[in-house]
Amino acid sequence: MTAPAGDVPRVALIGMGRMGRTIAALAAERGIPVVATLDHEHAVTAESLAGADVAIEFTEPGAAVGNARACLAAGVPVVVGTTGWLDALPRLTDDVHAAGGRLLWAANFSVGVNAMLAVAAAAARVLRDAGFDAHLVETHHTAKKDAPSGTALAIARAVRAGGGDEVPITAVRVGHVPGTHALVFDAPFEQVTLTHEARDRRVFAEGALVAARWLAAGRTPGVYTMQDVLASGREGAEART
Ligand SMILES: NC(=O)c1ccc[n+]([C@@H]2O[C@H](COP(=O)([O-])OP(=O)(O)OC[C@H]3O[C@@H](n4cnc5c(N)ncnc54)[C@H](O)[C@@H]3O)[C@@H](O)[C@H]2O)c1
Ligand SMILES: O=C(O)C1=N[C@H](C(=O)O)CCC1
Repeated sequence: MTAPAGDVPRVALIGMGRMGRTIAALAAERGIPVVATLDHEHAVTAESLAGADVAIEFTEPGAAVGNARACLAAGVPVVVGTTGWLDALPRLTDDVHAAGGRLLWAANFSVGVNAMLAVAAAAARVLRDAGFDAHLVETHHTAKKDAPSGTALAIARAVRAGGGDEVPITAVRVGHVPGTHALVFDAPFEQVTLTHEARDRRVFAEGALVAARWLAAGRTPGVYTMQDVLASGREGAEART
């Protein structure tokens, strides 16, 4: 995935766990300056964000909304990767608009899952009236705090958007699995399975850095998702052809 055009932003990382450390390492490889690394013991303020052009937040469900609001108050656009807080999205959206701020969220920053969302909706449109029964199995490492995964909930939303029924989700927690999602459509004499397997959480880190660079490039205030980032790349590609 190629980063959108624009200056290289100064990035603040909020949450220095598995994802924060992975993003920090990838940012160093890509020459993206990380000006602040904040964990649970740090308050998120204009000062602690240290002049960042954009913040990237990967913490835990109970912390994400407060961290996002703190970035808004500091006037720093924020990319939220934390999952398990979407019930608060309507209120947070109002806060973003009231503050004239910019927020981008995604349950999964991999290009593959975001492509899978479109394929899942299209598959549901075709299979929903053909007697196929759907089920989703998500598998993650044993340290994952939330279940089902935010990605699984996004895939289930995509199936519903395609006219499918509510998809039952089975969450498996085992070993060190970065994230695997298998959407099964089963009919009496055949089965269709859509599977995304993240082999390394660097795939999420890469997408989050591309999203951060996109958001920092002077977007109109508002709430965005990874779909907006990928769509603008396609539009950009179309414009270039
Ligand atoms: N969107 C995606 O592509 C994607 C990919 C991977 C993980 N995630 C999500 O990101 C979140 C974090 O995942 P992880 O594997 O890095 O978890 P982790 O537990 O390894 O790291 C979380 C870090 O956040 C810190 N933290 C907790 N509260 C905080 C606060 N108030 N302020 C600052 N830091 C705080 C913790 O101390 C910890 O270091 C989870 O919700 C996970 O589902 C999303
Ligand atoms: O490792 C995690 O935790 C992940 N969480 C996201 C989710 O909840 O969907 C993305 C996949 C990895």
